[in-house]
Amino acid sequence: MAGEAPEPNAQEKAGKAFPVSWDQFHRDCRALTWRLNEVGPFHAVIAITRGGLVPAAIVARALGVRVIDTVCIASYDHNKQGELQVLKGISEAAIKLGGGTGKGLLIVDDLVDTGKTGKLVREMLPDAHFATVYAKPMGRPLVDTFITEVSQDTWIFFPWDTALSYPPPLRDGAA
Ligand SMILES: O=P(O)(O)OC[C@H]1O[C@H](OP(=O)(O)OP(=O)(O)O)[C@H](O)[C@@H]1O
Ligand code: HPA
Ligand SMILES: [Mg+2]
Repeated sequence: MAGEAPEPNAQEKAGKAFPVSWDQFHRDCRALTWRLNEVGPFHAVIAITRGGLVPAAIVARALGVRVIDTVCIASYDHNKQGELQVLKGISEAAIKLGGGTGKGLLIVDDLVDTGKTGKLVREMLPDAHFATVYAKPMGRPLVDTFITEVSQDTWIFFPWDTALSYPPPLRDGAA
């Protein structure tokens, strides 16, 4: 309707910013592998693209897993969540390794927010172990193992989505 304020996107709703550096992300992924090492071994890692690709590589390397598959899901356009679209499903070979239900498979993503993406993948592989680096309260019940919880009103900025930038001086003429 004319004059109505546009619906805030997920980042605007989130409000607080939580920027993560490459170093911090690597440290958090290593912490995740320590926990997962107690749960495995795993036959294969399934990365939820694209955000799950980076932690999946680090986790698979640390756990000695060489079979890596992807499930390609798009939902956020920049920072507004729309309909979930499965652009590529899990391969037959990976499904077979998990006996059809995902037993012994490890699903990895960078985070759970509303939990919609995680729920969809869990439905594909109900017996798989689902791990994320970060979790927000709404998605947390879906995850088996994660490292850091942030509040629902926090927006996480990943190092592959950000760049160093120049902050102007707080005081005029201070530069
Ligand atoms: O719990 P949810 O509310 O479903 O959100 C979590 C998902 O959102 C982000 O992916 P996105 O769809 O932005 O795609 P990308 O990984 O390609 O950036 C993130 O990487 C998770 O996969
Ligand atoms: O907090 C977030 N950060 C980056 N991508 C996301 N996708 C859903 N929530 C987030
Ligand atoms: Mg994603």
